[in-house]
Amino acid sequence: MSEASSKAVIEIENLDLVFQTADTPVHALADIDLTVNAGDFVSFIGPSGCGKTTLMRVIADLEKPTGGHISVNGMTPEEARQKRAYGYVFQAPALYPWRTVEKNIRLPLEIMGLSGDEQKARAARNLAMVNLEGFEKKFPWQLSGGMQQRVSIARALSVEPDLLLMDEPFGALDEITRDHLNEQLLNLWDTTKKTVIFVTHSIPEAVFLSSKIVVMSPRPGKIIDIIESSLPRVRNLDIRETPEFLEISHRVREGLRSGHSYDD
Ligand SMILES: Nc1ncnc2c1ncn2[C@@H]1O[C@H](COP(=O)(O)OP(=O)(O)OP(=O)(O)O)[C@@H](O)[C@H]1O
Repeated sequence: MSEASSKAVIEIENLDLVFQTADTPVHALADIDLTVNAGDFVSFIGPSGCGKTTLMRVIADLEKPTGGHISVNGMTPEEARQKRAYGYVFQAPALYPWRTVEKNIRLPLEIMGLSGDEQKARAARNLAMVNLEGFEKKFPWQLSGGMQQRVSIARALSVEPDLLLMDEPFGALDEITRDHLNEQLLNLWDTTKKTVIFVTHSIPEAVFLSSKIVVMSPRPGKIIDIIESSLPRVRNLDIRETPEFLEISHRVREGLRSGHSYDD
């Protein structure tokens, strides 16, 4: 195996997905080719309905493709799911209101059958990762939306996956909170060296966070551009004022414009 292929975490070739609905079939993904390497931060960006979530769900084995090939860590998505190869962060925090922050994080670890001590240690370690030390005994409803989303990131991290799948995790938050969480997430990515796949509608968010930006267009959902970012891995928000940042943003916008139809 070559060095390049040994570093590939996700390999997708010629992938297709058609949803059979009561009336007409929906061609959600067409001819998708994509390689994600270990340590990449990959964003999927595109208008509503272009298949971002569906593609992420295929990687997570929550949807089955109708054609083509996909491997996750060299396995089928189903095997990867069974081996807990990834953590998944949803659009809404999806925390149980009757469980404390710590108990929410421990839930997947209980299911995995880890000892109580190990569960406690992992909860503490991952809460520290998202700067929420000391919040173990709070209930979700006592926290702000941004803090709740950080708890759900800590929960996804606690199963210690190398791959983190994040479906528009900060979409519902105000801009300042979102900026702050973007910086924290980038720090976390840099220190843990995880591979991240991130769905967003926001051009600045995609450009700020990513090492690779996948621009998609709808009907059928396909990839129209893949941009390898030239920005340094360690960045802070000031980078958004630089010519390099604006140049990449411009290319993303051009891609989105070329794939956009104003008929809807
Ligand atoms: N279970 C399903 N059954 C039928 N059609 C579906 C199903 N899930 C998604 N679709 C359709 O597939 C297409 C892609 O949807 P998807 O949710 O992946 O898009 P998206 O880019 O993530 O959109 P958004 O940004 O609005 O979340 C859309 O036309 C959607 O209506």
